[in-house]
Amino acid sequence: MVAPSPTSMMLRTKKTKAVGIPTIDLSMERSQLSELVVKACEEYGFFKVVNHCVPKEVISRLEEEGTEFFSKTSFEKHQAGTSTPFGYGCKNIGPNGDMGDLEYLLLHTNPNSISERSKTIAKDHPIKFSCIINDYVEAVKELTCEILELAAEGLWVPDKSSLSNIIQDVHSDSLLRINHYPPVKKSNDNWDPSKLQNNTIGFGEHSDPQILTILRSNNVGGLQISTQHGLWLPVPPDPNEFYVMVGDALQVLTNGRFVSVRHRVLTNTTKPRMSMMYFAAPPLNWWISPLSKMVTAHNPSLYKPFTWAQYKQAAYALRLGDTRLDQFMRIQKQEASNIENASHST
Ligand SMILES: C=C1C[C@]23C[C@@]1(O)CC[C@H]2[C@@]12CCC[C@@](C)(C(=O)O1)[C@H]2[C@@H]3C(=O)O
Ligand SMILES: O=C(O)CCC(=O)C(=O)O
Ligand SMILES: [Fe+2]
Repeated sequence: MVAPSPTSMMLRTKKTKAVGIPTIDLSMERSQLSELVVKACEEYGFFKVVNHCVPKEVISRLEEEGTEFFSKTSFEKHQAGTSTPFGYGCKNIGPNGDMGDLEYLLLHTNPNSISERSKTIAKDHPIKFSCIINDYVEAVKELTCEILELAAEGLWVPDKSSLSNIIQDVHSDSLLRINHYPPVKKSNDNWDPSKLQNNTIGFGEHSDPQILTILRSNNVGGLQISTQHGLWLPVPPDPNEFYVMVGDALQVLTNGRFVSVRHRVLTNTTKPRMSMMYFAAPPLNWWISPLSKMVTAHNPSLYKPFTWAQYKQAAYALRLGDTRLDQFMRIQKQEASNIENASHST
């Protein structure tokens, strides 16, 4: 019998649905919702939410600020301060030589930090700028907590706030990033249309280290997620809705039941992409280890406990695409495969 090729399988409507990105309608009934959230976090570590409670104006005001900032001259943008750790970055991602075809603003979500940064980012209207950022952060934090509570309910964790409490702490290390991917340039004299076919790496493949990432973009695509089978799925842009990504810390908290999603951005359009990510994180001194409900005799803890500061330090010592969780596994991957091989040979 000839097995169907992946392409022919994907052409069938039902199979196409099976590989589609889950969409979760937050207006649905709660018990059904919590099941869907768990399923999406297990299968993809990624889903879209619709009917969320973030007001449209909160989103559009941040988008306007982003557009205004990125349209400044390179000199003015650099005056916002370099992105090490917070401020304006151009092409360089992180401290270890990673590059992408983008520029960005990276901010800590602590209101004092936002107020300080606003003085250099939006010199002529710092108070307005801080208010817009704070309003956005508050609204997406609420959405994040709602999703984390649904996840806890769906996992039958006795305290449904056990995940949302982690990011609600006043000392939370959550970040906000606004990415701007320039369009492919068309110069009048020697514009090469074939360039449009070549994808440029906007942001290389990686997983986010935090608990959950809440992503919103303008109407320009480019984001792709990797399925657990290694297939890259393009994510259709939707300016009115949010995408949710499971980060490494949530993978640990659920003892590997949820997977942190690997994703990347490839750009090839004539329009600029702008995206805004809220990275929901614990306080630096917070210990991260699987929730007790997720550990049983048959399902022992896969990870050694670590603080968020230790994990961040490890992440920042590595390259963007590295898998950082390996060094926090109780049994290293190699050891596990040795045990597996030994059990087969006896
Ligand atoms: C290369 C890097 C950039 C990054 C820090 C790191 O060393 C590895 C993780 C990267 C990432 C991905 C998600 C958002 C981000 C702010 C984070 O916390 O981890 C970035 C870091 C960055 O851009 O500085
Ligand atoms: O810009 C995007 O759409 C995604 C960027 C991203 O993955 C990140 O900043 O961690
Ligand atoms: Fe990311």
